[in-house]
Amino acid sequence: MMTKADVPLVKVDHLIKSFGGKRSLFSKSKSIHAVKDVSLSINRGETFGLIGESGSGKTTIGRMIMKLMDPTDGQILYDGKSISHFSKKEMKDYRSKVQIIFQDSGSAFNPRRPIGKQIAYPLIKNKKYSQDAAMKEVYHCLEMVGLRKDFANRYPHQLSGGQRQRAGIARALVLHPEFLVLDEPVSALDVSVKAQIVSLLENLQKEFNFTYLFIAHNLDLVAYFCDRVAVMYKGEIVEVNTAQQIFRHPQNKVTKKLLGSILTLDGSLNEIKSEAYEINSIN
Ligand SMILES: Nc1ncnc2c1ncn2[C@@H]1O[C@H](COP(=O)(O)OP(=O)(O)OP(=O)(O)O)[C@@H](O)[C@H]1O
Repeated sequence: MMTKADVPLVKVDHLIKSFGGKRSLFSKSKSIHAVKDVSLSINRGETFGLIGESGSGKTTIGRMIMKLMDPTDGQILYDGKSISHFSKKEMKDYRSKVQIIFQDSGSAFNPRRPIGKQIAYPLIKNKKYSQDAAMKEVYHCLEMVGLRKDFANRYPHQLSGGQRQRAGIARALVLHPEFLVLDEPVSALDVSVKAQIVSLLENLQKEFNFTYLFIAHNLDLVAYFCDRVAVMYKGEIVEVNTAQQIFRHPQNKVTKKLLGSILTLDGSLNEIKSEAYEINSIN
């Protein structure tokens, strides 16, 4: 008998996304085939890496899973059910269960409002929390990401890059998600801050059994952070394997090329790893 654990949390089935190709009176714009027939499954509690050169379609897949855009064809199943067939209520739940963290999540904060109020907003607006109850939850989330309570009163420009990213993570946590799309979550940060954020994401995953889709355009953190990895090239997946296999025995020439670029990053990878371990052992 199939149990809940046997059903992948996220299943992407023959997904296609094209942009453009619209005909006007005078011309027809060229279509961009951003995602061409991609299928993948992400299991509960897994960190699934999606890597590939810039423009290979990674973010487009992440955005379709988040239902920020619709596929041209194919489907996305969440917990065994097609997200395009969700009822209004199911879609509302889904919008809480899946969250995204961008490269600079802090830039998505409104510069003119304190971050605490912004983190509290969906609780008050969608979940009908009182102001006090929402702020209590905000303080708790800030604490979980290693920010003091008083950060709630700060404006985005009063935070460092690393603190802003932590605040962005706090905002994603406030709705108690299950699945997080991490779209280059540490790319904009210094090496030591990178290590802290990666360590934070790891600890949160251990605590809440989060499932992660980790999007990156090189392999520096993937080998360390991910369980399995899919390599994309021009809208298609060219290789899927465990991170170890991808890293040690790459099969496809695209993977080998991406790995070539990590050789120069190896030093910083080791630095990131040792710092992450250090931080973990301090905590
Ligand atoms: N809204 C859009 N309209 C038109 N083209 C788009 C749109 N979004 C993405 N594209 C195109 O789709 C292709 C895939 O883009 P996508 O952002 O998914 O790549 P990526 O692998 O995430 O790249 P990067 O690593 O640089 O973020 C690119 O050619 C991009 O220009």
